[in-house]
Amino acid sequence: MATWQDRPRCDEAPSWAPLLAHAQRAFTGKDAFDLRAGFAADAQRAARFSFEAPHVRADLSKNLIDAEAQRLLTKLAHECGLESHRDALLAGEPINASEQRAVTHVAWRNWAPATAESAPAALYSIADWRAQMLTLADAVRADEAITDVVNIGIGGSDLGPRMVVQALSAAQATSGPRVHFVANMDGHELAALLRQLRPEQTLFLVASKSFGTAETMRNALSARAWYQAQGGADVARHFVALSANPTAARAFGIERCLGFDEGVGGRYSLWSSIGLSIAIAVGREGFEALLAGAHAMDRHFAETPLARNLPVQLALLDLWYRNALHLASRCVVPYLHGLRALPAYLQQLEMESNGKRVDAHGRTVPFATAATVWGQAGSNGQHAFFQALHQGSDVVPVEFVLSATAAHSLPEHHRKLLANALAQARALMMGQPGDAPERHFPGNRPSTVLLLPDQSAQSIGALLALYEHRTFALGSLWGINSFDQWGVELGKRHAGEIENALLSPDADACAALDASTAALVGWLRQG
Ligand SMILES: O=P(O)(O)OC[C@H]1O[C@H](O)[C@H](O)[C@@H](O)[C@@H]1O
Repeated sequence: MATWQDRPRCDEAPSWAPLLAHAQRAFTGKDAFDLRAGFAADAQRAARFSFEAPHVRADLSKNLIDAEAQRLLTKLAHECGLESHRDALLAGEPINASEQRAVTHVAWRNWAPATAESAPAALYSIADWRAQMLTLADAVRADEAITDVVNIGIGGSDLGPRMVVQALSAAQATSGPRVHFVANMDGHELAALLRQLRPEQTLFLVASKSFGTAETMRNALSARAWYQAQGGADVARHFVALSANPTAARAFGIERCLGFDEGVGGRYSLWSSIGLSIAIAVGREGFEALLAGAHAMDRHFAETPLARNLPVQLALLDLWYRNALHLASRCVVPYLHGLRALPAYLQQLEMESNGKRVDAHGRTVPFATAATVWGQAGSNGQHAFFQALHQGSDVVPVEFVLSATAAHSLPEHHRKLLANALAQARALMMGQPGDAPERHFPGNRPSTVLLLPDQSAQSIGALLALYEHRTFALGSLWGINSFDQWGVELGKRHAGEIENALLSPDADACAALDASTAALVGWLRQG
């Protein structure tokens, strides 16, 4: 069995060639696998491809996959040493090699490393950091003078907390202050919000792991300038930093900083102090329930054999579609208004984690990596892009995310919503012969259903941990380090150079730019 350091990449494993050969033989050409025939031939198909994990049931049976593909994929995962890599992640070993550090987001949901010696020192501070965060959340919720909380952050310091607050406030009446989010460098977002706020009633949370991200620093400076211009005189009370870099937060002028360790990647950080906005919105119990749901999924990932392990089986399906059937995108449709931000959250989680063309050893990989993830809430999407899903020229696997129950008191809505989701999945698969070509639905189009029992904090926590582990497992099979993101750096460097060119009255300021960028800067200077 390969150790996590020297495990083979998927294309080096013995089952890789048979897997691709099986795809070629059974899933292409005129006798290619057909879902309708697959169900007709196998009475057990729905059960065979259904999985149970904490708070999530998954029906993978309407996917373009058969028992042999599933067998080869699971064998491939064993051959690639996925279990030892997973165990290294959970033990707090330094698996993020390019940044020479452990990956600690699981420890933030009470995962205790197997051996104390293998745990990085940061793990022992987590309980303290969390206690501070929950105490502050309690205090803010109890403080009647604070009516509005604004989380200023971007990327992982925005998407996860924003989505969870939306999801949990859609499902339960919250009693704390209103919680807002500002991410964009575009001043319209902040300016529109500030118009609704009163400085003495507002608490700003400046959320940034690095405390150096351009958008967040710009928004925080403008928020502070607004606060002071409105007569606010107590920056120390009205601004809190959430950061792994408290020195930079203090240098910025924010004394109160809730910390966390560098091992928490930005897109994995909602469980850490970055989640303060969530704890303020749903309270201590709600936040702890979120962690408990994620922890239950962590246990499932750690303990369930690969053949029944839901994050692993989803990752294998992703690999099958991307590398064996060459499908370039996946559509995610949450039939949950509260989870309408899920596609945007997954774009960062999956495409920033696995959108890489070299493996962890620096070798260019000879296969495709992260698919494009896209989508929007159902049923809205039915009236937009579902036309292309049913009749377009590309086959796009669709992921339906549903909740069995709703927290509102409009039962007819929920029944119709669920019926629509199941109807779309069924229609994609069944298709329909048309009396005219434009009325013909080819069918045999794949989909997955992920079903939550409810929209509780536990269920949302479990769902997000499921996606995190799926992303890690897929990156692991591809031999990729899913925890760095060097690809975002180059654009940031150019932005500084171009801002200088925009500012400078001197024509030479564009001399170092390419002709297209220089011309665009010229137009912008003219207004
Ligand atoms: O939390 P911060 O340090 O401000 O980073 C915010 C975001 O920006 C970076 O450029 C990365 O691409 C993201 O992974 C990160 O979540």
